[in-house]
Amino acid sequence: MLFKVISRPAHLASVKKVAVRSFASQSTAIPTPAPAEQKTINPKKYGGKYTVTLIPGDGVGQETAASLKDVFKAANVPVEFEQYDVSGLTSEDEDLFQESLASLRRNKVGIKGTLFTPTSRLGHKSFNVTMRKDLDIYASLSLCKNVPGVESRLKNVDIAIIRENTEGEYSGLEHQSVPGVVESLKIITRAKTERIARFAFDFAVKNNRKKVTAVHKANIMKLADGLFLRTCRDVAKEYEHHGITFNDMIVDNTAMQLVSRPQQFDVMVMPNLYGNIVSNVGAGLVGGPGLIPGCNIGREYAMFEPGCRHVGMDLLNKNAANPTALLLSSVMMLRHLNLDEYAARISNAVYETIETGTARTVDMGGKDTTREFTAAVMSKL
Ligand SMILES: NC(=O)C1=CN([C@@H]2O[C@H](COP(=O)(O)OP(=O)(O)OC[C@H]3O[C@@H](n4cnc5c(N)ncnc54)[C@H](O)[C@@H]3O)[C@@H](O)[C@H]2O)C=CC1
Ligand SMILES: O=C(O)CCC(=O)C(=O)O
Repeated sequence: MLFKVISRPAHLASVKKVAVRSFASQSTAIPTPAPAEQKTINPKKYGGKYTVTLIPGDGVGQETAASLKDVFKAANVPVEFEQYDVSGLTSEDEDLFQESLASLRRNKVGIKGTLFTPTSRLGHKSFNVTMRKDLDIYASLSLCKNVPGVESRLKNVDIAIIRENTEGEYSGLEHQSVPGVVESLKIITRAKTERIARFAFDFAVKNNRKKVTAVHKANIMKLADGLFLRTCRDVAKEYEHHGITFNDMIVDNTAMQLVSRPQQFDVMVMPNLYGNIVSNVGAGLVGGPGLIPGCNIGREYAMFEPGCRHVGMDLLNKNAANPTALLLSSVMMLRHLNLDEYAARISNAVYETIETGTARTVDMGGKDTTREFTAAVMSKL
């Protein structure tokens, strides 16, 4: 495996190839994010290795990316990273951000941490959101599932949260009509709702899930969420013959149901902001943001990232972050690249490390550092 870091002197490390064993797969715990017809077309592959864009991100980003690179190296994963150390903390990284987008356009597949977005700098657009919009990576998936070995108040939680990633409340269309009055537009379109609903149902079919719940607030936003709900209902009819049931739920009730009876949910589909909130509730149910893998999928590009997108500035350089969310996101990426055996090795090692208590970071109730946890995962590969 090779790493290439942009913005720093590039260093390349080659690794001997070893035979890959086939493991009884625990990676079925991690779904394949997109059915074959939605998989990225022609991800960049050279000399038997995929080139993947890596953007570590702010906060816990560098340390969890280091864990990812160590684990990939130990598992001899045939992936070369093109690393871009973009940061949302400075306003000078626009050029580097554009370079990272160009890299993604070339490679088609990327993996990232979360980039910080200041609330105070008005002109600074979120790099995270810009990337999703510019590359039209429209479907976000967060997987909220109990992790054996991590204490949680509620058991048997296994929810795939699918969120529209490019419109809704994140349209960025705001203006002050007169001083003291601000209008902020939420955009819902039939076309984008149809494709996210199809993505959710295809995901359910592909991953043997049985129910899709559309989350909305159509009782108040009768036009916007009304269109979202009607479109989901229409798409649901196309999937009846697959034996998938469909229901819908108002977002406020959903919040209450999630914290009292989350086992009723299987696949959930919703507009952008609700998806962010629901995946954060989901993270709280199973043990926190360090455990939730995720990805963003479009027709041409796929970007893998922890599912509830926390920056974790408070953990910067503390060697205390939990790299599980990023490692399990990389497992999704490997499945997306049809590297299932590597995916199985890494997910088995991560789950086994946590379940047996070999190592657990503080958020999982343990005492181990990021590096100790990573070493334990590597020892189990
Ligand atoms: N603040 C920002 O720039 C951004 C915020 N967001 C959104 O805002 C929400 C909240 O974000 P923030 O307030 O920045 O939360 P945050 O980054 O402060 O995280 C909340 C808590 O989770 C912990 N945490 C995060 N990642 C962890 C890890 N890998 N291991 C262990 N503990 C971890 C942090 O230490 C912190 O205590 C996110 O869910 C996201 O949707 C999204 C992108 C950027
Ligand atoms: O990029 C940001 O700062 C916010 C994005 C966000 O809320 C999200 O990723 O869900």
